[in-house]
Amino acid sequence: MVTTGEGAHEAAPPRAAHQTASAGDCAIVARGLTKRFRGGQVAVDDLHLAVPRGSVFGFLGPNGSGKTTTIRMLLGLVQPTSGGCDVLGRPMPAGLAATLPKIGALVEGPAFYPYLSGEANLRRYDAADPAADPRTVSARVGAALERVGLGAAARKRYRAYSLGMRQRLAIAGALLGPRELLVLDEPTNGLDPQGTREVRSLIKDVAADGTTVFVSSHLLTEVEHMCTHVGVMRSGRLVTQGPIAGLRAGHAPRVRVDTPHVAQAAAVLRRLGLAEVRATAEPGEAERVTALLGEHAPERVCALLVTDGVAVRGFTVERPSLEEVFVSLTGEGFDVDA
Ligand SMILES: Nc1ncnc2c1ncn2[C@@H]1O[C@H](COP(=O)(O)OP(=O)(O)OP(=O)(O)O)[C@@H](O)[C@H]1O
Repeated sequence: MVTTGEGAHEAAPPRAAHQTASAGDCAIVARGLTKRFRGGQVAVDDLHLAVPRGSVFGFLGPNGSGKTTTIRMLLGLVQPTSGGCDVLGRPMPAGLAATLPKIGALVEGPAFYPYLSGEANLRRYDAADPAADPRTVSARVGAALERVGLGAAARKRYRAYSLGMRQRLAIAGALLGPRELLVLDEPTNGLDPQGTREVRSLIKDVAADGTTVFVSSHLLTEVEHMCTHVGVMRSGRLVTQGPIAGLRAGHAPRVRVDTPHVAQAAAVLRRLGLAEVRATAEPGEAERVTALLGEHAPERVCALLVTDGVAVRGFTVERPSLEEVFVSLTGEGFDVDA
């Protein structure tokens, strides 16, 4: 049921990533998905997306970059201007009726009654789904509440729920049945740190059961902590997509040597065959040499420097953070605070 109140490798081009993914292995495939609103605003521009089955796919981008519009198109809530998408192997929106029961989605929050319990709210919510069998509502609601860890608080009034509990109840609404795909649009927006932790942990649990999770966020750390894959949006366009590990691995580690003997250290590194050797010994600056580590064992590099008489004050292998990788890809940063 869709809940709505009225979400590679080094610089792999988005289109190439889509082309290499087999559609059968993907829960979501978008081909040239584009949305131009009346007035000419292009919210989503030629989006090619491949979301592998079983992944937790972080759909990352700053506010206004087109995440919600994309999610609405994927769920058949908004008609694309051009392009198309398959969700769980069926084209949308033509395959909506067959696909929707297998999708749990949270796009904006459902409105819950504050004076009703979590359980009573979910019963009302379930009743709004024409495909749900009323004879089995108790089992469905009970299972969903247990799934999100609200079994013990089922009879508590909604208004007494914490922010995290409220959001978990909203996710329970999306899990009122076995789902192959869970789509969450900014599920931790507005939550306190405790609520954020609860929701993240719930998402990991749902994914561990084999459900593909597509989750949008404007927070880099969120995606880094929860997701196996990421797609990065900027101004309506997909900048990159792929496995998070691959994205980071594509950006090579550098070795940094702090030493007063910069010229000698640089010579040793060059002799060893390290690439991009850069020495810094300007007055007032730290005296250091950096280079790409490549396939070299850092302990061997360090030992050879010392053997050669270089006074090594510090030796570090620096791997770029995900934020640095994204900045290098997009030319801008993201919010990193949760
Ligand atoms: N119904 C609409 N009519 C006109 N423009 C719209 C409409 N919906 C969204 N937009 C515009 O499209 C762009 C993308 O919006 P969208 O909500 O998809 O981005 P988002 O990444 O989800 O951002 P946020 O996290 O702030 O919701 C924005 O510039 C927004 O103002």
